[in-house]
Amino acid sequence: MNLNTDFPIPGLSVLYDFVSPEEEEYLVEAVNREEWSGLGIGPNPELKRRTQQYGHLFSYRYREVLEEYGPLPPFVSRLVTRIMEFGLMPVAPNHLLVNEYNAGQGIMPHVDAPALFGPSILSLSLLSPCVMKFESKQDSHNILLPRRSMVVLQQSARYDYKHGISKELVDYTAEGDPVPRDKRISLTFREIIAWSTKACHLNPKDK
Ligand SMILES: O=C(O)CCC(=O)C(=O)O
Ligand SMILES: [Fe+2]
Repeated sequence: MNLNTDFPIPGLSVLYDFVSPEEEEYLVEAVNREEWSGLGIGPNPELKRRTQQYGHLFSYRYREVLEEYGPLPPFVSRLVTRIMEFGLMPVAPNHLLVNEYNAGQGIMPHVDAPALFGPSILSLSLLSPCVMKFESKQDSHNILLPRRSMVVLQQSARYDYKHGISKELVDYTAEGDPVPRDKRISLTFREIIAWSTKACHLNPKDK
């Protein structure tokens, strides 16, 4: 594993080879064994990728915690241990979101609801690399997330920059090299910090 924090965005880290090829295969197989619930999908067509969520059910549309589902599934236990060993989150994640993107699908630029999720957002890329775009009022940066890497968003990367993935079939590195997209599955680990649904009634314009 190899940690890179050398980005022009404070609080952004990428851990390369966070999982081995064997662990990737195991995780993809485990995810595909589950029902793809589609829960939490909002009205925007950009969000119509396949999703699963574990730990808690929340609604993107109203940004409410709707229900507690219990602990995260056993297939991510080793990952959670590793996350805590590396000190990537202040407390263990209690929410896991699995997103599946076909090549050409993406996610609109957004900040994960600050009132709903804690200070560290982690996302593991499986099966395909992608470029994640970070945009603030001042600047924007394209960051390559290789297959099997874990991206960690904290501080400015978490709160001051929107992150998104554009709908491309091919991404380009900063050097201009093409990086074709394949089907990508991401595992996003977060801590839900809001227990009152009232606390999550935010201005819909801020996502
Ligand atoms: O797919 C990813 O890596 C990012 C997903 C994401 O930003 C989100 O679901 O909030
Ligand atoms: Fe996000």
